[in-house]
Amino acid sequence: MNEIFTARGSVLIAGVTIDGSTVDIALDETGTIAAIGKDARKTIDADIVIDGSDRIAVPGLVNTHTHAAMSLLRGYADDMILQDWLSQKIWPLEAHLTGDDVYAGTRLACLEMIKSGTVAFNDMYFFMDRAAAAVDEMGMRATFAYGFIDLGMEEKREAEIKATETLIAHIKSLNNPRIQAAVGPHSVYTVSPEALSWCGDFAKEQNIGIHVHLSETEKEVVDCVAQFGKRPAVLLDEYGCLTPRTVAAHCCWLDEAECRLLGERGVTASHNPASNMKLAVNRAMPYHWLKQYGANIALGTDGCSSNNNLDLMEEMKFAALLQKFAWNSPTLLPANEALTMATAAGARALGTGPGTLTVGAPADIVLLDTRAVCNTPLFHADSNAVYACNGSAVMTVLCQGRILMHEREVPGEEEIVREAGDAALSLADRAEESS
Ligand SMILES: CSC[C@H]1O[C@@H](n2cnc3c(O)ncnc32)[C@H](O)[C@@H]1O
Ligand SMILES: [Zn+2]
Repeated sequence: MNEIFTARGSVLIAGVTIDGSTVDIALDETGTIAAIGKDARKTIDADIVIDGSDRIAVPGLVNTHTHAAMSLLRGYADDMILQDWLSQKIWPLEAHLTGDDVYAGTRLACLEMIKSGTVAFNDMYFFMDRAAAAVDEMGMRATFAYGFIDLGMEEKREAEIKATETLIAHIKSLNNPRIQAAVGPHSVYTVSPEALSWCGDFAKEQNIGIHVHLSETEKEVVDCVAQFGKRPAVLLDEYGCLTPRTVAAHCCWLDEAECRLLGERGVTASHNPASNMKLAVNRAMPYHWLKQYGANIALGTDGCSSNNNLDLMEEMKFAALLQKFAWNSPTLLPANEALTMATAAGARALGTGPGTLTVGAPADIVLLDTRAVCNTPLFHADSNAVYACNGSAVMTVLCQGRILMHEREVPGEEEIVREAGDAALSLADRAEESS
C-alpha cells in the first residue's frame, strides 16, 4: 500500500489553488487546518507533502440524506412509483438484510462517496452498529440513525424504541468524534404520533439530532391532513421533532407556512433532487421560501436505489437545474450556492465544523483536477465544479487530515467492490427463494 495512506503527522498541501490564488495549506497533527497562505509551508515541518499543482482545493462534501447500505440495492427496482417501489420491492428485500450485508454495503457506499469527494454523511438504516464499523475503517464521518417505523403498532413501537436506545448507547460508547448518533423517525406516514413524541423527547434528552423524511409526496401531505387535520411539518413540530439539529429530507411539498416554520426552528432541509425526479414526486423543494425564511438548506443523494449513485458533485448540478426548471427562474440556486449547500450547510447540519477552508477548521479537503476536460477552460471554478464536472474530477480526499484517497487510489478498493457485489447477489437470492 502507498505509504501516504499509513503515514501519520502534519501535512502540507503545497501550491494549491483556492479562489484563483496559489497557496499552501498546512495541517497539524490533529487534522486541523493550521495555516493557509503563500508561505504556510514555513509554519510546519511537514511529515507528508501533497503536490497541489494542477489542483483546486474545496471543502469536503457532506451528504445530508442517504441510506448508505442501499448501495446493495442499486438497480434492483427502478421506474416505479414511490409507494409501490417501497412496499413491493424494497421493503420485502430489506426484510432479508443481515448485519454483514450492511457492513459490506456501507463500505461500498463509503468508497463511492470518497471517490466523488464526500467526507461525511447522514445515514438512516438498519444494523447501524455495522455501518459505524465500516465508516470508522474507511476514515469518513457519519451520523447514524436507526430507521424507526412502528406503523401504529404498540409492540413494534416498543421494539423500535429499544433498537434506537441500543444504537445510541453503542455510538456514544465508541467515543469517536467522527461518528455521531441521531434519532430516525422514518416519516409521518410510518411513525405514530406516540412514537414521534417519544423520538422528540429522546433526542432532546440525549442532546442529539433527528433525521426524518418530510413531505416527499403529495399523498403524504393529503393523508396526513386527512388523518391528523394538519400538515406533516406542523405535526412533527407538535411532537418536538423540529429542532436546529433536525435534518428533514426531501421537503418537496412544504407550503410557505411550513417553510417559515422550518426557518424559525433552524431545521436543515436536505434537498435530494435526483431521487425526487426519478420517483417523480412532481414538485421541487421550495428553495426560494426556505431561503427566504432562513432554513439551512443542504444536499443529499438519498439511497442508491432511487438515485442510483452517491455522487454529490452530480447532485449539485441536479439541484441547480431542477430548481431553475421547476420554479421557472434561471437565477435561482446559482453555482456558488449549490457548493455551499454541499459543504458549509451540510457541515452545519451534522455539526462537523464550518465546512470551509479556514484556519482552525477540520482538515476535510478535496482536491479537484484542473487538467480534467470538465475544468477546461477554467473561467469560473465554482461553475465548472457544479455544472461541468462530476465525481471523476476528484483526485485526493482528506478527512480530519487523514488521506482517504490520493490520485484516485483508495486502499482496499477491489476487495470492497467484490465483497459488496457478492453480498448483493446473495441478498437477492435469499429474497427470491422466500417469495
Ligand atoms: C427505516 S430505514 C429507511 C427506510 O427508508 C426507505 N427509503 C429509501 N428511500 C426512501 C424514500 O425516498 N422515501 C421513503 N423511504 C425511503 C429505505 O428503503 C428504508 O426502508
Ligand atoms: Zn430516504
